[in-house]
Amino acid sequence: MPSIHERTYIMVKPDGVQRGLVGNIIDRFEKRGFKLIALKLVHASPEHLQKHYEDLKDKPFFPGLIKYMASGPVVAMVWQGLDAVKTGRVMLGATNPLASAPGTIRGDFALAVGRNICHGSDSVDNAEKEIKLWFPEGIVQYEATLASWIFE
Ligand SMILES: Nc1ncnc2c1ncn2[C@@H]1O[C@H](COP(=O)(O)OP(=O)(O)OP(=O)(O)O)[C@@H](O)[C@H]1O
Repeated sequence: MPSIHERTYIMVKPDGVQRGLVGNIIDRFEKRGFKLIALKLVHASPEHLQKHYEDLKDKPFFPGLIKYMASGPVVAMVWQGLDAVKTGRVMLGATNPLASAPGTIRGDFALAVGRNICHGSDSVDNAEKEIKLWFPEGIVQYEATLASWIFE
């Protein structure tokens, strides 16, 4: 049974920031009913990004991925709500935008796997790891007054 308290780490990558897609991406998560519990604009160092993507360090595209992710600021966010990790990934679309359905973020805005606009955690465990990595200062606690209109 998915939890309404599940949290996911969502990040607008440098291409999404440069292309002015931050507002649209936030809007989709807000309108879907997720609660924003952390948000910041950060120009991450290659070392920090290597930690974020450490599972991919042996992939041939790893150096290019780190260069792309360090090329400008990203918007780091934590969203909370029912089945946030899986639903967040569905909203992002497939890793390769050419395989992403229209209506998803990548399916609406991207064409190339190396410029795919956004990141979303792929498991609850990884979400918690990524939240610690990007928000060591912790997240904001507050009551979302709309909750009873979104959840039974
Ligand atoms: N073949 C590739 N060529 C170039 N970049 C790639 C390739 N495969 C993956 N990437 C980049 O590495 C990122 C991480 O790949 P991963 O396989 O973890 O996909 P993902 O979990 O959908 O993406 P993300 O972790 O960014 O949400 C991709 O989002 C993409 O930016």
